[in-house]
Amino acid sequence: MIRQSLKFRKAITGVCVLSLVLFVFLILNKNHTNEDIVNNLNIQKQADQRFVVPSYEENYVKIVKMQSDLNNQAENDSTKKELLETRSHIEQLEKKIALLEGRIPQKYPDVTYLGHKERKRILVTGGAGFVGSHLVDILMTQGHEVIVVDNFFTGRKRNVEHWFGHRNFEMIHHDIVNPLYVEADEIYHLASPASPPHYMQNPVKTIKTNTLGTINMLGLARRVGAKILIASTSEVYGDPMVHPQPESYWGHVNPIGPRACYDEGKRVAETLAYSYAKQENVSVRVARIFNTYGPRMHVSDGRVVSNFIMQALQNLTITVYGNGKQTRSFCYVSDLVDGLLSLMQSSYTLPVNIGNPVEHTIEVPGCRSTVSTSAAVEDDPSGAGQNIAVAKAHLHWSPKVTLKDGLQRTIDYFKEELSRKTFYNNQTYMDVNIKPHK
Ligand SMILES: O=c1ccn([C@@H]2O[C@H](COP(=O)(O)OP(=O)(O)O[C@H]3OC[C@@H](O)[C@H](O)[C@H]3O)[C@@H](O)[C@H]2O)c(=O)[nH]1
Repeated sequence: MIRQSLKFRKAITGVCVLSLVLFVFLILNKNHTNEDIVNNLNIQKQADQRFVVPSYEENYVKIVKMQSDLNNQAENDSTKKELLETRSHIEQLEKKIALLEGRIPQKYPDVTYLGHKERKRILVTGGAGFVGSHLVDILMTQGHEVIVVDNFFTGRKRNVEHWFGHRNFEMIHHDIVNPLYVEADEIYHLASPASPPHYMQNPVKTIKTNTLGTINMLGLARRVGAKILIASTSEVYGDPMVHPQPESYWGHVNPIGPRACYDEGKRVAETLAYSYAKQENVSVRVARIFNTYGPRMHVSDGRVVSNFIMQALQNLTITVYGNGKQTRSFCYVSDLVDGLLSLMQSSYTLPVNIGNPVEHTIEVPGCRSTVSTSAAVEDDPSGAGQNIAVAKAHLHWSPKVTLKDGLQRTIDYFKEELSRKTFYNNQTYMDVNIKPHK
């Protein structure tokens, strides 16, 4: 009985131990499975997140965002392009401004200050031409207000551009064949082509300029009470029968020859001047200008001095028209301008010869260049050498520059003209050398 009870107890104890071991095993096994499940769930979640199918709204938002990104990108590109274009445009404008600023003188030639009582308003017709521009320089440096009127047939802006922007300077592009309404105290009426090939190129226009143009200027002088100086010419003497010619000589002009448009045009201009003086009480001065030369002559002026210099500088044949025995006197431009200023200020009202009295033949003996002679030009005056007794007596004027000095200055000028490579590379106006007037 006791033995049976012991066996029963052992069996019960064994069952209990086995149950305990099983229980522990189960518990351990259960914990392990939970961790795996959690891990598996996480992996699954991640996978789900990776392969999640977006909703329609999400897709729409995404597409809109992409489009806006693309638009922004395109806008950025076009803005960049516009910026580049604007930058290059600005660069071009800056270059232009620099160029234009270069053409506006920073510093003008010295100008005397005149009070309002002494300062005159002076109109110069043909003021951008060879003679006119030198006259303008002197009037400006004297401190007057100068109005230049030019149709630029033979005149050039370049001749007066060193005054552009100056408060005393004004330029009007105008053909004096049409009336002009400005205020002026004095008028220097120089507008007309003066070189034979130029004035013969359009003879009707030359006559109009010297007749209608002169009437317009005399009318203006009458209206505003201005004193007027008419630029006449030695050509009013035509092919003269008297040498040298005094002002009292009436001349020898072919009224229907090739030069008549100029010769007769200027004769009528003189007649008009004295008619306005007599009838309308206009204060007139008449200068009979002889051959003049100097800087600012056009390279294709066509007169003998510019032709010979240009031909010699370029090793071209010197063209002597006729036998070269005809004579001329040559006045340097600054002397002529002094003569015109003196005449305007004087009280002498009859015509005055202004030129250099020393006569020279046109032939060029001993010239190193090839010289060609040709038939004489029709109606070419055989001689033009003036008597300047009137100018000496009434204006106390006589020319000062020798032919040698004047020619040297003119040769230097033409050399510079020939060396010009482009339109802008000769910006010499900053150092324009203006001869001070006495
Ligand atoms: O290449 C040339 C040019 C001109 N000549 C001659 O040189 C002489 C002077 O002729 P220019 O052309 O210089 O001038 P002109 O004397 O004929 O007229 C000038 O005179 C006075 C001014 O007032 C006038 O405006 C201008 O016409 C003329 O005999 C002419 O035939 C040449 O032998 N070769």
